[in-house]
Amino acid sequence: MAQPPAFLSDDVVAGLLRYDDLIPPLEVALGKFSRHDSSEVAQPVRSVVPIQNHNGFLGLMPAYIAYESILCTKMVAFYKREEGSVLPSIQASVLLFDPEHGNITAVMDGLEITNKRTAAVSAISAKLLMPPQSNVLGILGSGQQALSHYEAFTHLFSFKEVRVWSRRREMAERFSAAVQDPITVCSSVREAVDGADVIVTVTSSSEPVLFGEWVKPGAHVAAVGACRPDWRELDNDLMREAVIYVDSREGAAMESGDIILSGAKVFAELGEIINGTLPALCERTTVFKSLGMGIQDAVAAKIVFDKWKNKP
Ligand SMILES: NC(=O)C1=CN([C@@H]2O[C@H](COP(=O)(O)OP(=O)(O)OC[C@H]3O[C@@H](n4cnc5c(N)ncnc54)[C@H](O)[C@@H]3O)[C@@H](O)[C@H]2O)C=CC1
Ligand SMILES: O=C([O-])C1=[NH+]CCC1
Repeated sequence: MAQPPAFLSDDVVAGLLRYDDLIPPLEVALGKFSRHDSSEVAQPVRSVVPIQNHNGFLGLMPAYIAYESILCTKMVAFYKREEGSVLPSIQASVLLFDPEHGNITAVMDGLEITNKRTAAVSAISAKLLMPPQSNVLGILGSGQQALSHYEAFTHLFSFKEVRVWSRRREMAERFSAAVQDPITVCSSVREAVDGADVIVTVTSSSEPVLFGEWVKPGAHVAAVGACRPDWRELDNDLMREAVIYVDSREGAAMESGDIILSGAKVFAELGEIINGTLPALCERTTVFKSLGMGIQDAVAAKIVFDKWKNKP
């Protein structure tokens, strides 16, 4: 008889998930994913159901990582909220299964998993693609992903200056007050990205917020929002001039408005750089278009569950 599933709340998950533990297995998983060998990794593109009456979407993100024996699915509801709304933009739950029997071993809150694994993958993109001397980081947006990206990027890299811009300046000021080190609050996107070596776009915008003419040649952009085929964060100039990297070519072709609507060509998946089958062109302006994948949640959930099980 199978044990009943463990229920892990948001604070338990948050306490157990660290970037240093996440990044190495995420790199391995991205590489294996890009080999397209279903005996190692099986992950379809996310199924998405529109929640028409509430301006939202429910995404189902199953994944099987055979080489680590992880069977997992995330269910994520994401919404386009009005400015000032007190309702959350994202809620998520992750189910871990015993792959041999099919029973659920753990049900865990998925928000912190989503926040940290997304920031960890963006940090991997920066590690591979940012210019060698990267001094200035610009963050566009001041929500959940902005915070996890700030944490991951400042943990892994040594920027001389970090800037933040948000649609309402007071939100950027609140963000600045919440983080440990000094951060420059900017009044415009242009000010936040002027001369920046690395730019992270983490907004819920459906229109471009970042324009190619403002981006320093050779900069690296991790573009995390705009995860619907008709949503944009980046303009056509940037999409067409930059070398475009993605987490999944298949996912990008179905879900990324920045890629579909600009007609930009995808150069490589991050996993292809990791496998050495395509190069990291860090001397060029690069965009990593992130959409999020089930294998990323699966890797994170396994780390959390193993740590929780082995806690004294
Ligand atoms: N690529 C991936 O794996 C993931 C992507 N996302 C996406 O990342 C984005 C941010 O997510 P969270 O930080 O969780 O949301 P959040 O609600 O915590 O923050 C959203 C931010 O976007 C800003 N914003 C909203 N509308 C805007 C507009 N029209 N122009 C400029 N800024 C605007 C808000 O002021 C806020 O700073 C969302 O689009 C979300 O769907 C979220 C999770 C994973
Ligand atoms: O990968 C993910 O969890 C999501 N991507 C876009 C919204 C949520």
